[in-house]
Amino acid sequence: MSTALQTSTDLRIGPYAVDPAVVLAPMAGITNVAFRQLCREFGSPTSLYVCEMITARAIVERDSKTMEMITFGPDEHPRSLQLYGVEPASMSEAAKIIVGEGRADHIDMNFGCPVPKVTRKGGGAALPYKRRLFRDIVRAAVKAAEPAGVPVTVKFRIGIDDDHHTFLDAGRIAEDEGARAVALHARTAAQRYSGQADWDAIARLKEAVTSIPVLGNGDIFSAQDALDMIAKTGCDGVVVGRGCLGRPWLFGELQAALNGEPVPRSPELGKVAEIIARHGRLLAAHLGEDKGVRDLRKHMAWYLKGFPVGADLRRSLAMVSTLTELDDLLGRLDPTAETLEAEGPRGRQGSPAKVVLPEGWLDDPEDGMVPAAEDMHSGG
Ligand SMILES: Cc1cc2nc3c(=O)[nH]c(=O)nc-3n(C[C@H](O)[C@H](O)[C@H](O)COP(=O)(O)O)c2cc1C
Repeated sequence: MSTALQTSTDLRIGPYAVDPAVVLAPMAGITNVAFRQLCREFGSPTSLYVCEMITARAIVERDSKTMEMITFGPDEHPRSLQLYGVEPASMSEAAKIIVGEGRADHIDMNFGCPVPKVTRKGGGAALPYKRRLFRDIVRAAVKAAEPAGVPVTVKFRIGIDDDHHTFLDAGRIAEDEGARAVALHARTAAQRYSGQADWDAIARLKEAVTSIPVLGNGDIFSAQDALDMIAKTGCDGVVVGRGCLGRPWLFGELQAALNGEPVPRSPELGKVAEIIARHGRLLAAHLGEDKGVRDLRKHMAWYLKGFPVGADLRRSLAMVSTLTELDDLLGRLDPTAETLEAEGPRGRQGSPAKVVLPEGWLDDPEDGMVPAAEDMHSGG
């Protein structure tokens, strides 16, 4: 049993006992069915691997591309789906469609997106500032999903900026409304991905929210980071985003550390090449070879980061078109080369930016005005 599970708050999802100690963060454009399977092959089968975010309105409108994104592997359980919505009615309807059609076992709600296109309309990380609206949306999702045995969890940031923190209210409201866990990305929207995550906020949320698991998110790049976050904050689990980009084996390292076992050494380039080939095949199986190999391209720089690979070969791999070509190029890598960077990409540098909000948004934290629109295609 993992150390993090020795809390009073483990998470059950339908018939599945879930160990919330390690969670793959939802990442738009990344955590599709192939990437989730790859991470699961390294990590624990009882961890939670969350899919790419899906927009509630697009489900309600039965947008065909969106419906296709709701794809899970035949043995993938629990099927964990993240929803983005800005008003209770469409959130409720989308949740009803998902549970009514048996399309997922778990719904996570995304209130963390900081991009101006989204916050400008009061969505994403801007939304929890409007306490009543936030409560209504969470309530709508829980009411639609819980009776069918589909638990709802809620993910949010610290707040809009340093003057407008919302996470403690958001956590208490989510708990009150029947969410089964909350996850805090310990940055403000103004920070986007810059600077360091503020793990003290996770500790404060853990003190405020006592009846459901509190998951910490932000800057887990190594097994030691996970142990440190759990020790410093008392959180019930860690949610891992950028740290596993090009490093799906991080889930094995995290599990070993949490089990108190020796953490495996980071793989040499030969092993990484095998993992890239496996990732390519999983993508091809799910998306078709052309689309799948194209999708793999974006992962290439992450996989090769820190390894001594010539510029030409690196470029060819980033433009690979077929599985045969992939195998040929991977065969040219030096299998014994070691990475100079034992850890994944650390947070981007940069300073907080002003968050673009609807006119008058900050005037009244209670007012439940519904944001204008729900178009959103990038993540949190
Ligand atoms: C490429 C990318 C896409 C993301 N997409 C989503 C998303 O769809 N939903 C969401 O809640 N968060 C999304 N996030 C935020 C992550 O889930 C996570 O909160 C954030 O990266 C902080 O964790 P980390 O420090 O471990 O990366 C995304 C992050 C990245 C880097």
